[in-house]
Amino acid sequence: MASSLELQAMRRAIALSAHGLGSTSPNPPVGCVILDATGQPIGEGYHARKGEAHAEGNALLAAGPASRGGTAVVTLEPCNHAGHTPACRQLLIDAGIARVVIALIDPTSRGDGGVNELLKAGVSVETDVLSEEALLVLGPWHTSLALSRPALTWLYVETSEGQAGALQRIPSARDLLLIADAVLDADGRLDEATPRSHGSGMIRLPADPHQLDHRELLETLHAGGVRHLLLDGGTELAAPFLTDDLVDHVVACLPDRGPSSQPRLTSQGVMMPDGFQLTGISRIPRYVKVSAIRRDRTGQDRSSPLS
Ligand SMILES: Nc1nc(O)c(N)c(N[C@@H]2O[C@H](COP(=O)(O)O)[C@@H](O)[C@H]2O)n1
Repeated sequence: MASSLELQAMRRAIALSAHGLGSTSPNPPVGCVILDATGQPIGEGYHARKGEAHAEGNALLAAGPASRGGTAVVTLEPCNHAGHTPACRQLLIDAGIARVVIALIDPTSRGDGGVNELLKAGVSVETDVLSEEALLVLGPWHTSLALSRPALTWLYVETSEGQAGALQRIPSARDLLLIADAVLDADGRLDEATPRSHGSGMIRLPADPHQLDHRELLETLHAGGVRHLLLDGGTELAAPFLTDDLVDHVVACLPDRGPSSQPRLTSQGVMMPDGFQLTGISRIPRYVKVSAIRRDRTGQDRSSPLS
């Protein structure tokens, strides 16, 4: 059973992994903490971008030789393939790590996953440690793999005319750009959510998204490495995606109209489409921000990290 120091380290690894949101795709955002043989944290790291070191490599680099006999606490199963970087399980074995604590098994493990190789090398392994909490960050990547399309967040602001894109109207709504890979607005503009965050060539966006229907667009984006798409616009933008049950999260910004006012009714109902459950509510200047998740997707993707 994971010790209390290991659980603390896992929660820190989960938090660190969120530094990779919006830049690691098509790779997952992963965090890792190395504990020495006495259980003290001596190194930590996260995966920042495809083509760069994985979380385990970064954490081992920071920990140095004191990692011998220690524990690696990592949010995703160490990889078992040498790709852009050496196999993480081998880095851990070579560093003399005695125990590996893992939140989630990698659904893309090639052949035998890293766990089997670690066990064969005599490393003690524990899996499924705080896996639900790890999905706070890995959720959209996980959903995208399971559904072969980007996870989809629909962001809107309620206006006197109905619903509209929020990014141009509400400065703090722009925080959502930090966790998405790409953003589509009501005029059909499709951009990398944070320009150049993924590194050159790591995600590819279609030059003319107008030519594609909504399903083709999602397929093309997924093939191009996009794992989380933000839709910024009113019901007209979201309608085809909602009709085909392709929206995973909704973030609605409701203006303060004073303590007594008439609700705005839209084709989607009063606020959230059917089938969504609230996951977070926060106050931002002049608005309340309401986050919701598609109910049957809670197993894979519990909520958006900024909900
Ligand atoms: N355990 C682990 N830590 C990380 O930091 C990671 N980025 C991954 N990713 C896994 O490896 C695949 C990407 O490999 P390359 O970087 O392209 O060589 C990715 O699909 C995950 O399976 N795992």
